[in-house]
Amino acid sequence: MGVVEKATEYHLGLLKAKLARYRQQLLEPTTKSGPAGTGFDVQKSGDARVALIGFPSVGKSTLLSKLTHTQSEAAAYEFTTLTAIPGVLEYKGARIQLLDLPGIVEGASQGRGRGRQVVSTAKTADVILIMLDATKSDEQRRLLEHELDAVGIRLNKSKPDVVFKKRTTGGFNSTVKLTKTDEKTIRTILAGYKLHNCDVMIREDITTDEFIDVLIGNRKYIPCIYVYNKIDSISLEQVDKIARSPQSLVISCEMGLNLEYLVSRIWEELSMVKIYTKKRGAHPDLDDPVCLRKGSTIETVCNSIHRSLAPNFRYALVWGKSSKFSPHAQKVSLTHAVQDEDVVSIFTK
Ligand SMILES: Nc1nc2c(ncn2[C@@H]2O[C@H](COP(=O)(O)OP(=O)(O)OP(=O)(O)O)[C@@H](O)[C@H]2O)c(=O)[nH]1
Ligand SMILES: [K+]
Ligand SMILES: [Mg+2]
Repeated sequence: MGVVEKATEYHLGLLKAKLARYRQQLLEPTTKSGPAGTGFDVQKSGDARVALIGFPSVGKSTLLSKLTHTQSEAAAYEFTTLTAIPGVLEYKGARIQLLDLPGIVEGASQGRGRGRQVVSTAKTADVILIMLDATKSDEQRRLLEHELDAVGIRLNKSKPDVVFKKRTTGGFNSTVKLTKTDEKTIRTILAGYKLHNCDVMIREDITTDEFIDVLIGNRKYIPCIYVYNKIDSISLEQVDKIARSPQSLVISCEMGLNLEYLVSRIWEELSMVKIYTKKRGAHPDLDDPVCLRKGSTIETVCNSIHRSLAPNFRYALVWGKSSKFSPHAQKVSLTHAVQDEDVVSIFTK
């Protein structure tokens, strides 16, 4: 960065930090007043949740009805769906909750239509499907991304590798060369948040915006697939072009085209692991695995079996990839991270 860029980056950084804090207060008022920031009241169920986000009449309800046993009304007029409709997608032994949502319009995050409820519900999803009408312009995609971004959803990004610790000193540490922001900008932003005595450790070349995201803290980093529907109505050249762009996939709900591939892509994005449980002296139960997100621990395994298990937990035995004595079992505690196809025995008090 040159001198002028540096100065601009610095002032803009401070301004954005202030704006981010202001927006945050707007979105999540500390007093429980009104529906701001709350989603639809649908119980999470199954092993994961996938949300369908899109403009009206792109075919969200048609898709839900094709992939699950739930019928969600579909029609040629806009805003056919007025609330969240859950369906269950069964795949490889997992039960995935698919949520059909009302269409959103520009300004949704500011509260237009049911927009705020829809985008808040999206925040609870493990994977977001941004559904688009392939016959329409790609401007719709940019608008949707903007609405999700405005409520703190970061699509297809991982959390920036920055660590904070509240301390009495004000340490600053960066293990990489910062080319998009600098120490002065970061320190001034911290001061603006009255965080004078905090240690910051930055382990990747982040932007000022990414730093603000980490500071605000409640950003959601969610994988997303762009699903272009109605390819029965566009040219083969167009189909070819869309299908080749990153994270994008083409389907026709009406003609049932490419839906199986969509489901397999959802599964990949969910990055689920299957855990087999085993009772003492018995063979592992291979018919009814516990399906969890990657990175889950023994505690998650306990909670997905029964809520009484974790409070009465003594220890667990694991066989498989996560056992350090594989092929033999390892005795582990609740915090042990499991891996795909592990076998677990839980021992309680
Ligand atoms: N040509 C074509 N039309 C489709 C396809 N899938 C859905 N449609 C039509 O698109 C229209 C809207 O479908 P819906 O499923 O109601 O769309 P939605 O996104 O749920 O709409 P809202 O609930 O109003 O937001 C209906 O007339 C469907 O028949 C498709 O693959 N090709
Ligand atoms: K519709
Ligand atoms: Mg609908």
